[in-house]
Amino acid sequence: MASRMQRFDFGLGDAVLRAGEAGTRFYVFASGSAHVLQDGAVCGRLTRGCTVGGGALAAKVLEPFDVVAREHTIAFGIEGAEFFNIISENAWRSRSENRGFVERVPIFQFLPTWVRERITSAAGHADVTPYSEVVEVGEVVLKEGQMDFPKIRILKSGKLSFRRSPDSSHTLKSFEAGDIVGAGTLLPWRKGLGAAATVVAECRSEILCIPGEDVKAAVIDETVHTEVFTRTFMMVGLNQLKTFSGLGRAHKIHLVRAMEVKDYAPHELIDTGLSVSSVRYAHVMLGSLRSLETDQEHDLGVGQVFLAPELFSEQSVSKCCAVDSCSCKERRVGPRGVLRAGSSGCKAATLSKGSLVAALSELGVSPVDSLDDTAELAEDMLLAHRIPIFRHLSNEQVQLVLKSFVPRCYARGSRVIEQGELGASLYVVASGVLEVQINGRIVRTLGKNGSFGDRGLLFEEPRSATVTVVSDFAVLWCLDKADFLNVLTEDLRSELVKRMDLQDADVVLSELTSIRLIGVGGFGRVSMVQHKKTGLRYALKQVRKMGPHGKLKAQLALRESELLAEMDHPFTLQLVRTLETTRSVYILTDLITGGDLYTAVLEIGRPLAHGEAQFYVGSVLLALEHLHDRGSAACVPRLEAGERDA
Ligand SMILES: Nc1ncnc2c1ncn2[C@@H]1O[C@H](COP(=O)(O)OP(=O)(O)OP(=O)(O)O)[C@@H](O)[C@H]1O
Repeated sequence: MASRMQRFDFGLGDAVLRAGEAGTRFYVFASGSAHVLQDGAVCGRLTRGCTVGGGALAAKVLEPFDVVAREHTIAFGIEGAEFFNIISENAWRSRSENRGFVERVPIFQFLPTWVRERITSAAGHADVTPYSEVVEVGEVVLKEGQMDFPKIRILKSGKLSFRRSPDSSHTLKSFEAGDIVGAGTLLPWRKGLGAAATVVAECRSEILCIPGEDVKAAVIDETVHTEVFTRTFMMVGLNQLKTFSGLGRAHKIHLVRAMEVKDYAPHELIDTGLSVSSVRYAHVMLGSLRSLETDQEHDLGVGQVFLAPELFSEQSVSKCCAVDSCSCKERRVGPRGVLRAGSSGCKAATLSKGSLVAALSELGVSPVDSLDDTAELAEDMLLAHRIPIFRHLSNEQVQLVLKSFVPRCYARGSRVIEQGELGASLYVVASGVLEVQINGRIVRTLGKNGSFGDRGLLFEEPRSATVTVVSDFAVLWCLDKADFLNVLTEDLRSELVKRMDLQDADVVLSELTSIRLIGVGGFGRVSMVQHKKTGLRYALKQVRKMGPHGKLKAQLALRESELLAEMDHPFTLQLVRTLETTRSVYILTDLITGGDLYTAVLEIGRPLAHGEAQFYVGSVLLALEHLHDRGSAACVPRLEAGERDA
């Protein structure tokens, strides 16, 4: 671009750019200075190093500002068409990078897939060319009151802050990568209001700009636009409150969806504060809102939030929180009073107790005393869903289980249960590593999310193994038989029985009949075998100790079975036992009947449908997550011996 630029000289009072005219050039100032004027008023100053004219050219809109030289000024300029070609070419090159980035922008998750695709492929759109802008520390990105170009700016890297004025040291809010800058100016009901404060670069930052004749029309239709930006704004409100910080993004999106957005006339009563189902949360989107307490009044402006801290209880205490301030001013005041629109009316998003409870219970979280506890419960729920033996349980049942669990901490060497003793509790490993021994022989190890003791819950029989803590300490969740039986579903029972059968580590080679060969790997042969008495079928891998590299192969086979012994997940191979003779090492595992995924994909003979790919990738991820939880990266899940039958 620099090589195509020419020198232009401007004298005092010369117009560099004129508002309302089609842009002709993009300039970089080399010396001197100029004023940026909006409706005759100075709204910015350009000096050496500043650029001007690019935004309107890229967005193909008329110049929004007059730019007038204040002294003799030298600028280097490039013709509009050439400038446009260069940035389009550049945009094309960084298209895939931008695509990936836009996909990750949190607010776009409110968009339907087709709209997201339109935005991410905007580079190919005739009128829209996303481009990156780099701003240096201290540079003003958006000025208070400035009417923005019709463009979406998304912070790609660096940090920006929202301040009352460029010189003010008080930061109202910081923008991190992925945040939309000046989203307020895009809000449909704030049309014509300009930016609410000034946005300044805190360090060198890169901003992705998606311009357009009219972004709303070119990229998103009006309905989607309203929906997206309204929800984004509502999300910003929730995000500013510590109370909601424990909730995951999906939970917050759900809450946003449950909110009611309404316009209120001046002084209109929003809530009397007397009703039990009264408004627990209100976010001012336009105008102002007045909360009248017995002893004082609070006016809340745009972006500020009213929050009743005892969200679910009937106690009426209120807390006002200014969301446009970094340090939330949280005050508790007397009995909660009336909530009214301010003197010019308001638009507000509200959540009543009823909608809050309904939204959370849809997520499987029943109300507890405070949202902090609710958030904790939600987190436990998510964890509980990762525990394999609970995967058949409904949200309500998981909640029941969570309420009945007693967490206990055990030190290294503690014997949690002992072979032969009677016991009726189920244990889930929250952290730590434990060793399972039968008749003094280690049969498997257990780690996070593993469980044991289920046999005692289902059958009145002595413990079949001894379980000892081998890490520094272990935290276990203990569940009593009575509580467990409350949630025992048929699916769970058959899953547990199947697992117990597989864990019957007393199987010996002479009890197995070979049915057929399944496959040959790098180290050995795998056959389908059947237990003569129980009829159960297994896979038996035989690795010979004789022949070339026999010793090494046997060592690797033993290592493989050690790793398998640490796994306990429906999507990883379940080890039954390892057997050794003078000639071979045998690894007995459960039999996977679905075939291997690679062959399955070849057999399907076409690209996988979205749902199929989602299923396979999802299954693989769950298996990898389990390996990660167990701290193992060396074991391959059932990728090949497919999870098709899972
Ligand atoms: N538990 C099982 N259930 C069903 N089929 C299995 C099972 N284990 C292995 N197989 C089949 O047997 C084949 C050989 O398995 P094996 O574990 O010996 O080797 P591999 O995993 O293919 O390769 P490597 O020898 O490098 O580990 C596999 O490709 C798979 O199709």
